[in-house]
Amino acid sequence: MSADPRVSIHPDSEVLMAAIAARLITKLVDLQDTHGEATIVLTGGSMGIGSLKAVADSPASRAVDWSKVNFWWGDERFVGSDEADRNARQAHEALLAHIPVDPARVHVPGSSDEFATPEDAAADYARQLNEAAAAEHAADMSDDRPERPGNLPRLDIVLLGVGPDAHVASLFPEQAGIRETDLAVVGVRHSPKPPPLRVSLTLPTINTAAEVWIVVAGEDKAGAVGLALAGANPVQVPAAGPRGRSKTLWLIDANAASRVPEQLVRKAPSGA
Ligand SMILES: O=C1O[C@H](COP(=O)(O)O)[C@@H](O)[C@H](O)[C@H]1O
Repeated sequence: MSADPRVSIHPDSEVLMAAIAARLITKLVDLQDTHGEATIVLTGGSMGIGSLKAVADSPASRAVDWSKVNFWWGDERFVGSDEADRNARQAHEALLAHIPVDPARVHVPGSSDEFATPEDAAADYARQLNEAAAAEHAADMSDDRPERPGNLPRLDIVLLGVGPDAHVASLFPEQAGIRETDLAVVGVRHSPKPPPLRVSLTLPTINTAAEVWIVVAGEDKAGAVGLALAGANPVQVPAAGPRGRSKTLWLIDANAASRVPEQLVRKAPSGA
């Protein structure tokens, strides 16, 4: 069963990034208290990377055992591994370089240095996900976290940014990636936002996550956010598609919220 979206609106992007960081740290600590480890899927983009920087800047981040966090990416740019465009490089600079991660738990999609095509890198990433799922099943058959398909590992939290065109991960409106239902990971060509070649988890893969957090700031995203929350078709508005199994949380700033349907906005109690 997937969860209806909940929307939490913060005054501006600075407050939003701090709030996302605080939620993330708390969630990771809770998951580790209960299960010993946690798995997060990172996103690129302004809010995704800004929030990681806010995590790094928070003294509370030391409450997380970062050596027991598994990192995956929702999408990656298919360019050289050292290119500034790489989501993983930006995440490394913002957070991973400042915390004691276990390199064996950091799963970055392949680059154009390693693979000839984005489709090859996507197939390799799907294989890595399969391997992680098999290792999880072998380690603990009694896991009580939300049900997941056999060929994917448990994904506790998927973070997603949203582009002004309503893309999430590297799933763009009307393109093949957003229509994909068989593959876990796709190679993307002709991304309208540079660089054109990318690798992306598909919507069915994203929607195996226990929780999906969609993080968005800025007036230029208000139309996309409004359409997504009004229940548009994900083929035209990819941001309408992601749904966590137990939670779908939109964490947005006031500018991005200006076209959110009235009934989804939580109002402060009158007289408060
Ligand atoms: O290209 C990408 O864009 C989106 C949104 O980025 P933003 O800078 O407009 O916030 C991001 O979520 C995705 O991971 C990234 O590859």
